[in-house]
Amino acid sequence: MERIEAVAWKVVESLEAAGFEAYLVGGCVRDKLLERNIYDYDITTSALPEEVQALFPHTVPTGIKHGTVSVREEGFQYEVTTFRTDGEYEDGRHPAEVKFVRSLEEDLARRDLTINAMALGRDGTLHDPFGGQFDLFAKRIKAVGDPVKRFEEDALRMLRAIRFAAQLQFEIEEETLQAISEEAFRLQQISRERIRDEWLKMLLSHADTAIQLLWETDTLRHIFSRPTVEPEPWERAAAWTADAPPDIALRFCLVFAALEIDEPRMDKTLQGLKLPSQLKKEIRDLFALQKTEPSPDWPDSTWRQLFYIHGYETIWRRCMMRAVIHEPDKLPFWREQVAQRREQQPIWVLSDLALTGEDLIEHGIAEGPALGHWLKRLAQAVLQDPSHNEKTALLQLVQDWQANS
Ligand SMILES: Nc1ccn([C@@H]2O[C@H](COP(=O)(O)OP(=O)(O)OP(=O)(O)O)[C@@H](O)[C@H]2O)c(=O)n1
Repeated sequence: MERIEAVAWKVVESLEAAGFEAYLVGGCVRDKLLERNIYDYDITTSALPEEVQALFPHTVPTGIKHGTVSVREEGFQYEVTTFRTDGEYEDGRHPAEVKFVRSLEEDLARRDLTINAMALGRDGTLHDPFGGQFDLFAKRIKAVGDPVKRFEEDALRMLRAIRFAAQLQFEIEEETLQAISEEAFRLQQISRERIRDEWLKMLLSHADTAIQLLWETDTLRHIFSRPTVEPEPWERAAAWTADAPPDIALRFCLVFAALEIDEPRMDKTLQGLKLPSQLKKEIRDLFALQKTEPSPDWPDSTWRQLFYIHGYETIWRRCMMRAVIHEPDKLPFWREQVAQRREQQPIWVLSDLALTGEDLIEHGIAEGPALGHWLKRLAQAVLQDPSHNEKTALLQLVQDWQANS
């Protein structure tokens, strides 16, 4: 057993020793049954938040009003939540009113999906009042109880259902799917950050399944803030992302390309989704290269220039994009091409030159803006002919240029 799980059981044991009920619950139980990697262990308990705080030396009041205390033990952190029911979600993030309840079963009843509504006791007993294990084996995503009620409590659950269907390659049960179509409008109340997090997870999993389900239930409009009228662009987006390696910037751009989205619209979508700035930059860099179609006939110097200007990652993504759109079976060919060119790249930035500004000063070039000008010209010379990238050869070049100017 992994250490993180062994320590989780120690936390459960301490709660029990103090006279409370405690269980592992939710995603960790689901993933344990599926034999998937587990990163987060959540614990549900009859102890009230202040009782949890009194019991453990290192706690953080993560969401005390909602019954959650984070317990730190041996370098790991666990969310320990008091048995509760959910009221309506206020801003989509926290329930406006939470009622602590007495039994584990009531707590499980407020959870989103049957596969997420199981608890595991220290004695190995699986508490599964809603048939979560059965649904796991049947590969079925099903809301606990009345799906409409679950989605009213928290509309994000609709995207979670689709995300789990995509990640696990499960089917969404009919009534649950129907409820998603009917209640999709509620996603308007959900914060962009929460929608973003789900969309990123979908995009990195079987994105084609996710896009297909989002299309079917008409929930896409809430991610891309535009009406989803025709099916063809979305079918293209699904097909392309299915063939693409799981790289977020690449998959984003494939969706934009499939929808034939222009730059202002792309920008609006990125802003709307509140993506991290590094990811936004990666997407914009790749988007800007849409019209540069990689060709197996590019001369070596074109590769060198493009690597130098746009960086390795963006060029690699652009080649993947070409392969996925036009010839998915050629992906290994492009991988090989790019890897080979990368090996041969003489310089990526000015400081890769075999000579510095100081070297130039030492050889009598005046300090000031002219230095930068010479360095940039040298970089261009090296990108044309990498054999120049040697100190004496570079100095010679500058001297020749000076003599001719
Ligand atoms: N909108 C939500 C979010 C969570 N949960 C419950 O809280 C548990 C923990 O939620 P979270 O950690 O967000 O997700 P996981 O199910 O653990 O899955 P993942 O980590 O893949 O998101 C879920 O299993 C589910 O029982 C819920 O009922 N409704």
